This record gives sequence, structure tokens and C-alpha cells, in this order.
Amino acid sequence: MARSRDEHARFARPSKKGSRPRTKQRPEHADAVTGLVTGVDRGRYTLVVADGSVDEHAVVAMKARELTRTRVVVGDRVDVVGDTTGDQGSLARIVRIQDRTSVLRRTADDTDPYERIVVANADQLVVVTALAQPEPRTGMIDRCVVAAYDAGMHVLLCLTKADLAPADDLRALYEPLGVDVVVTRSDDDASVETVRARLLRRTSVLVGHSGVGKSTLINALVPAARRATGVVNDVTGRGRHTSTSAVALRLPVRAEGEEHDGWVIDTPGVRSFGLAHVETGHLLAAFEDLDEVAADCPRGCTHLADAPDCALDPWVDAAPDDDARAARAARLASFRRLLTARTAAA
Ligand SMILES: Nc1nc2c(ncn2[C@@H]2O[C@H](COP(=O)(O)OP(=O)(O)OP(=O)(O)O)[C@@H](O)[C@H]2O)c(=O)[nH]1
Ligand SMILES: [Zn+2]
Repeated sequence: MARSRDEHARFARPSKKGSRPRTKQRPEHADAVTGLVTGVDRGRYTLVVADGSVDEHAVVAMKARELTRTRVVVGDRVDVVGDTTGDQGSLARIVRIQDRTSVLRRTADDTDPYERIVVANADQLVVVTALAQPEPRTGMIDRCVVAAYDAGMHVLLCLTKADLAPADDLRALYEPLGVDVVVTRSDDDASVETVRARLLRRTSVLVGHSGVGKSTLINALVPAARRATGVVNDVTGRGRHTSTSAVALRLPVRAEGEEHDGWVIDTPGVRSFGLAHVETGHLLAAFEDLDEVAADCPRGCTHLADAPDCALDPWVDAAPDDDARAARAARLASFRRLLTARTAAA
């Protein structure tokens, strides 16, 4: 591919005199346009530029050479130059990644020993869990909640297949944490609308084990997505893995004049989140009331049930009445479960 003149200029080093450090975030490319990364496939990035305007269009881009070692993920806002028309066969270049407001890290696994950022700039994590087939696993939900709170994201727990089992037990485990809970069933459109209402004006990442009904839910929310739905195996209760890379989908505008808004990011294949970097203090900070009480804990307190003199225990006892005491006890128990989820095996 022939290099344009400006591209040569860009790679020219500044003169030794008065040289400044070369950084990845160069101030050049005043002509760059900003795009939102909606998909990544083998070095090709799909972007939406002029998001929400009449000029909105999709662009395919690759990373400029100076970003070779920099990871660009779905949800990133990037600056692109070159052919940004989006015409058939056109290819633009990503020259900058804008600062991220949040990052969600995936756990290292057998195929990849490194924790990696999987989604940037999302503000809500939607944990999709079936009430049955497959059976809910609280360990997985806890890990998701910890990852989300650590990343400064809201958590929506979406309990699917309500036609198969009641939701009460799971509600009781997560509502004390302040986690928003919605319950759906695929034959009840109104239940899908309760989910949609919580996705508006947000960028939400949906995670869930195979077979929980995540694709069914996404297709109900974004019909154009046509996510492949799997078939649950009668023996294992699990579905097939039908898709592999993360993709951002826009919630459709359904009524004339209605504002779009909301991006839904599907993350097939992401089963767990990296928690090795999560510090107790940072997680605690997500719970204002507990954080305040824990200021009276001995130094280095783990805040776990066996921690000597943890101030969170007398806080439960000091509740003004029985109801408040029960609520505090449930909140503390749920919080302690999260603390241990951090160190439990994925
Ligand atoms: N009973 C019942 N079954 C459902 C419901 N939602 C989805 N299913 C079924 O559950 C199975 C799995 O649904 P999918 O939407 O493919 O699940 P997924 O989480 O996307 O799983 P993968 O496609 O493997 O990633 C399908 O057979 C669906 O028809 C529900 O509310 N109730
Ligand atoms: Zn403590």
C-alpha cells in the first residue's frame, strides 16, 4: 500500500535539539474523526462515526503502526484518519485511543495466560443468569459483581427463564447489595421491556454462561442483531457456543421522535473476570455505609467473618430495630461473600 505524504511526515522524528519524548498519543492528525469501536475481528475494527447524527456511518479501520502494541477493544472511542467514508473496500487508520472511563478485564484462561481488557467505557454490567437450565451459580454472579463495582459500573442482575423456577432466593442474595434485579421469560414481552428500561442512555455489557438465554434476550431487545440462539443440551443443561467475538449493538429507536440510546455489548465467550488486581479497600468504597463503619476497624482488618474486632459486626447489632438488623446482616453477609469471591477460583 502506497504511503501518503502526511504519513511519512508523521513518522519523521523531531530533531535532536528540542526533541520531546515520542508518545503514543500524538497531537498530530487534526483532521481525525472520532469513532466508537463496535466490533473487532482479526485486526479489523468496525467503528461508528458521527454517532447519533445524520452523517452516522460505519467505518472499517486498522491500527496505525504506532499502536501495534496497544489494545483496542469494543467500546473504545478512537480517532481515525485516512479513508473514513465507509465505502466498500475502504480502510481507515486508528491513530489515537481516547481516555477510557472504565475497563472490564477478563480473567486469564487456558488459551491465554494474560488478563485482558475486553470492553472499555461501559457503565453497566448486566449479569444474565438462568433461574434453571442451567442452574444459577452464585460464585459466578459474585465475581461479576466484584468486577463491575471495582470498575465503577452499575450492576443489573437479569434472571431469565422465570417460567422454570422462582427468583426469590437470588433476589435475597443480591438486593441487599443494591444490585438491581430484573426477572424475564421469553414468552413475556413486558418482562423484556423492564430490561430495556434499564438499558436506556447507558452502555451495558451483557455477560452470561452459555445457554442462559442471553442471545434470546438480545434478539428481543435488538431484533436486527439476529444473535444465534443455541439449543440447550438435555443432559448438561447447557447451550452451544454459537458466537465468538464481542460486539456493540444499538438499542433501536422504536417510536418517532424517541431518542435512541443505549448500547448493548454482547461478550460471547467471556466467562469470568480478572479479580487479582481488586483491593479490599477499593471494593469496600463501592458500599458507602460499610466503608464509613469500617473506618473504625483495626488496621489491616480483612472484614471477613473471622476478623477480630471488625467494626462491621457491632454495626449489625446496633441497628435500631429487628427489621433494620436483618437488613444490615443480609448486606454484610452479601458483602463478605463478595470479598471471598475475589480469592475463590474462577
Ligand atoms: N424455558 C425458557 N427457555 C428459554 C428462555 N429464554 C431462552 N430459552 C431457551 O434457552 C436456550 C438457550 O438460549 P440462548 O438464547 O441461545 O442462550 P445463550 O445464553 O445465548 O447461549 P449461547 O447461544 O450458547 O451463547 C434456547 O433453547 C432458548 O429457547 C426462557 O425464558 N424460558
Ligand atoms: Zn473490618
